[in-house]
Amino acid sequence: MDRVGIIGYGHMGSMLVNGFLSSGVLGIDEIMVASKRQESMDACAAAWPGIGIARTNRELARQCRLIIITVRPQETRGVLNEIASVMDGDEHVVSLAAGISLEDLEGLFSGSVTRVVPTATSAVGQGTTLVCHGRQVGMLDALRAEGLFSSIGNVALVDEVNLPAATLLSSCGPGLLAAIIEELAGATARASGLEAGRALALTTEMAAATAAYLRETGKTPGDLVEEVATGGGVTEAGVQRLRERLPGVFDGTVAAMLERYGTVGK
Ligand SMILES: NC(=O)c1ccc[n+]([C@@H]2O[C@H](COP(=O)([O-])OP(=O)(O)OC[C@H]3O[C@@H](n4cnc5c(N)ncnc54)[C@H](OP(=O)(O)O)[C@@H]3O)[C@@H](O)[C@H]2O)c1
Ligand code: PRO
Repeated sequence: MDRVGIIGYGHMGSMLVNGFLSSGVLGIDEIMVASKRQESMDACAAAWPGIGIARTNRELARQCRLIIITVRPQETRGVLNEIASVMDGDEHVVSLAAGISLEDLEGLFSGSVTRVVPTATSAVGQGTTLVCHGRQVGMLDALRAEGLFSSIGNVALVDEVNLPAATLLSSCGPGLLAAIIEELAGATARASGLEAGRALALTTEMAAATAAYLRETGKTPGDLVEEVATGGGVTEAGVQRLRERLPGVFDGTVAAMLERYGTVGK
């Protein structure tokens, strides 16, 4: 009854199973998985021999006290509705779904509910998982959930009102930055003849080094621009062009994402 159940074995579900088991925060007999397609469950069983696979979400809910739902937002209400009938109210449900509020979740399940937003980069132990507990979550349950997620990176407690903006940065952010890296490398390769794979490798290493430099020195991005952009030099020409165009691009990007956040679970 005290196993951790993970419903959904997609990008997030598999990342959490791998992270919790690889870090040792859970043993193989302390975790159970259920997913929709047999192929997903077979993949999980092949990756982690001996792991508990439930045939149905209800079977999982009957055997686990902490239940982490990693299905898409539009599927989350259905799954919670399905398992609520076999739960006794003592369980702690953790939902990863973007855009589904604690109020919505608590309307479907009367026990403890927490919203959690991991990030794909947790797969390499980097990045921040956002955590927002509902009012009914007791201290022990809160600490247990936070302890689990801290095994795959940083954990930050966030008020629900700030969850959309924080999600956009910490969880959608890797996707945005990856798209920027792709464009910068691609444009450089197109303009210069530098081999595309080489350009991407150099750009990826540069992005990691830039983040490490800002994090370790505590300098602002503006400080670094000033250090790199020699007066009248090459970087200055590029930064000037970006500063003319990027505010509009990013205002539009953020607006589109926040608008989608408001409808994604409907
Ligand atoms: N991707 C991210 O970086 C990220 C970050 C933070 C939060 N999230 C949130 O995490 C959730 C999952 O995102 P994802 O990217 O991992 O999506 P995904 O790759 O599409 O995974 C969703 C999984 O849910 C499973 N599923 C669907 N209906 C089900 C049901 N009725 N019962 C059991 N399993 C079912 C599917 O299983 P089958 O494969 O068996 O069909 C699928 O593998 C979303 O709510 C998203 O908002 C995602
Ligand atoms: N991935 C999910 C999405 O794009 C939520 C945060 C990151 O909808």
